[in-house]
Amino acid sequence: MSDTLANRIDAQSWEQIVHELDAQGYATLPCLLKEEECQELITGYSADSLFRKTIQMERYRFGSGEYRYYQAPLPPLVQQLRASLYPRLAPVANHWGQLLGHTAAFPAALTDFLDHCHQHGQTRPTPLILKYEAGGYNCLHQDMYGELFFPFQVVFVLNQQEKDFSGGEFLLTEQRPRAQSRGHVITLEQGAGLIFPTSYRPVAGTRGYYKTTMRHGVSTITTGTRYSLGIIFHDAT
Ligand SMILES: O=C(O)CCC(=O)C(=O)O
Ligand SMILES: [Fe+2]
Repeated sequence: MSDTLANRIDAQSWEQIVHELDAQGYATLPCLLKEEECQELITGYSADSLFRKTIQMERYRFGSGEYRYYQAPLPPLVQQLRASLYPRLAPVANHWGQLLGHTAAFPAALTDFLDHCHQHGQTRPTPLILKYEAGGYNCLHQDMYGELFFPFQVVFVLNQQEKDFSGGEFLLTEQRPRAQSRGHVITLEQGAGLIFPTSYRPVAGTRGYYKTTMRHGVSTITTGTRYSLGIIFHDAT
């Protein structure tokens, strides 16, 4: 099997990943991106023609740092990640939807889901690359961008904790109805990905499943510069 990104995604332990998603809401993809692929994405950060919009996070009080949304056509690595991860996650998304009594199902292929987004006026690509310098952070948030949203997203850390930056852990909080929030701190190796819920996850209760509200963010980067790549599957209005 040739070493394409699609093949590397296929070679992941998907049974285990789905089990972790069901059990805890998130799962890691160990070192999926090679160091040179991470470097290619980081180098691309300064190529203005790749992006449709740049956000200074302070301006919106989203945190401190900068991120850039890719424009169509997405760079090959970003497109391959989005198109190959989606079909693995759509069945899990549909299972979660069933547990919560949703009637609509997500199509098996990304192109069909994006057609659906486009018909709803959500036409702008959402994959993004983020850059935080020392002192930077990302406030707890959700990435919905419209009425239609896919319940999972994936983030990749592109450089190396303790070598290129310190601090900057990924944060995930889970709020059960009428209860206090639980926090998870997740550190990712360079090139590793994390699949996590965009907005909620189903949890088994005494009378069926209920929804918990999930938010994510990044703790303060204490030294260096941290880059990450966010793969969001729904397009934006
Ligand atoms: O920088 C990170 O690890 C988090 C980025 C983020 O908020 C996202 O991918 O949606
Ligand atoms: Fe986000």
